[in-house]
Amino acid sequence: MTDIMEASGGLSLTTRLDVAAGVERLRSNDVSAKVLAGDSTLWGPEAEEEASIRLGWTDTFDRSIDLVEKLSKVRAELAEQGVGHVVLCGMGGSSLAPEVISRTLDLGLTVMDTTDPGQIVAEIGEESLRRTVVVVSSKSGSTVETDSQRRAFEAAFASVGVEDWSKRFVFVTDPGSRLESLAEEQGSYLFLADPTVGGRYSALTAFGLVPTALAGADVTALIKEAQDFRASIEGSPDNPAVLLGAVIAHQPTITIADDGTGIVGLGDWAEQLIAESLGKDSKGTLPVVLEHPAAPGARGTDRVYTTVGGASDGLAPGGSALAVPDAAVNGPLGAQFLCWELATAFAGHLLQVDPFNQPNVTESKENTNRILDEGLPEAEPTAVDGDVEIYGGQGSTVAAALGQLLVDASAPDAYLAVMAYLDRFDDKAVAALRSELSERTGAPVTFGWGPRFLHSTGQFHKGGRQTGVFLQITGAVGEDLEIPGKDRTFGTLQAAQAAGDAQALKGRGRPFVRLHLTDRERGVNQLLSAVRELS
Ligand SMILES: O=P(O)(O)OC[C@H]1O[C@](O)(CO)[C@@H](O)[C@@H]1O
Repeated sequence: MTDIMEASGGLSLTTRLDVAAGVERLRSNDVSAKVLAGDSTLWGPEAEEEASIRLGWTDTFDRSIDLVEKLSKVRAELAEQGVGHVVLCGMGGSSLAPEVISRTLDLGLTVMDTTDPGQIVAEIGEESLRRTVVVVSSKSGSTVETDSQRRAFEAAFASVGVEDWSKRFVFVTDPGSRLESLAEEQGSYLFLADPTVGGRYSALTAFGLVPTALAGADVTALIKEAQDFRASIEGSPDNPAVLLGAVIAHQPTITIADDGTGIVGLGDWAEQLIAESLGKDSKGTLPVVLEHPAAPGARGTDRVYTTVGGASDGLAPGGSALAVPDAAVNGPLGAQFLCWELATAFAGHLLQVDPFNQPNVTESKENTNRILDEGLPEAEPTAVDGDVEIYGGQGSTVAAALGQLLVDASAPDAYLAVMAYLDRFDDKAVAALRSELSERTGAPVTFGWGPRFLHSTGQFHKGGRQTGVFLQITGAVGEDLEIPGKDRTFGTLQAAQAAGDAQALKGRGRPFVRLHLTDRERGVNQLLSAVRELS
């Protein structure tokens, strides 16, 4: 076993893995220098066209510094009106980086990356609405969740009598998008993002920086951390990003935990980066976000166990040799973003996949649109057990349905994905299913909130290795909410998204069960009790 430790720009990577072969391939092809120089030929001929317009993230932070002055001005204008509570509407790459930044820096930023009616009703009904500014972030300007959230906030501002509500919106989008024209029409604040950077590589562009600066982050410091890291690896074919690229491509699965030394929630952001970038052409590395370093499922012969932290010495705190991860990435957040982005692009070279497209995300979106046009499919439950309706699978009780999924997940190379279309705050207890199921199987187990995961592991489920076993959880809607200007409610949209993805997954012949909670709280408790009864 090889011990390698490299440190530069305040970021270090410690690994006990023997990844010398991957490192050597990256080094001999001079991949690090070529990516930093904007070479688009590294991922095969089919990827070249997209790559040629998508490599701006390697130095976009140098240009992002121009945003800082305008951001201070807008923040001051809002503060003058007593507006300081920041809500972010956006999905995937447009919301995950701001969430890590705000969690790490402990900022008061609320991220709305959902279509769950209860979660949206709770936010728009808040007393704080009168002091709220809503950042609407969408590169394309057309993402249905983001557009629907924007409409809900617009109506909510009007209903509580916020005059000049257009100035309560800050739009972040690419030049030429529908959102840009809307900002101009209604006179909202507008920040144009760098169009040469794709969503999941956009942490250090306007997408990552606008909402967090408005919430009080020192974004200049983040930019500087990325600049220092880049300067330290330039001209060095051996660097932490090269090593991390080889680590990511080393096994079919990578598990990621915060090590507790200062960076909070980077795993959720890295999950999207890795899953959407690499999970295609039946290849890729499956990311599994762990609740903490000791969470079940961290280790296995099929996976690499990584920790992420802010400590500068590159060592996760405490414990025996057993607690030492396969790889530890430690250092400041700005450097972490750039290091993981580079490493993912390098892993794409090793796996020969295009790290800049997401070909299979569209399929579920198209199914959803068709369902919205035609109406939700009528379905009778296969069985009803207490507060849970069971659709599909072979079991007539919740315990039997879950037990069967665990049997299916014991097939070679299989993994189990739990996908919950629920309120990630009010129904958060359901997330414990991941660790409970993980304790009962040797297979990797992931957990995602729908529809958020559709912009992350959703790509891997449909485009990566076809060995997934799928548990979808939906729930009864209490108070539903019309989407203003659309002939539908959030509840209908959420149900159509779940049904659309179900069609895409079942169409691939993968094991799939939907459990519908007719009472959310009791249903969640029932699921957890049922899984705990399984041996
Ligand atoms: O910023 P947009 O265009 O709203 O897209 C949101 C997310 O949806 C995806 O395009 C596809 O899932 C992600 O890659 C992206 O980050």
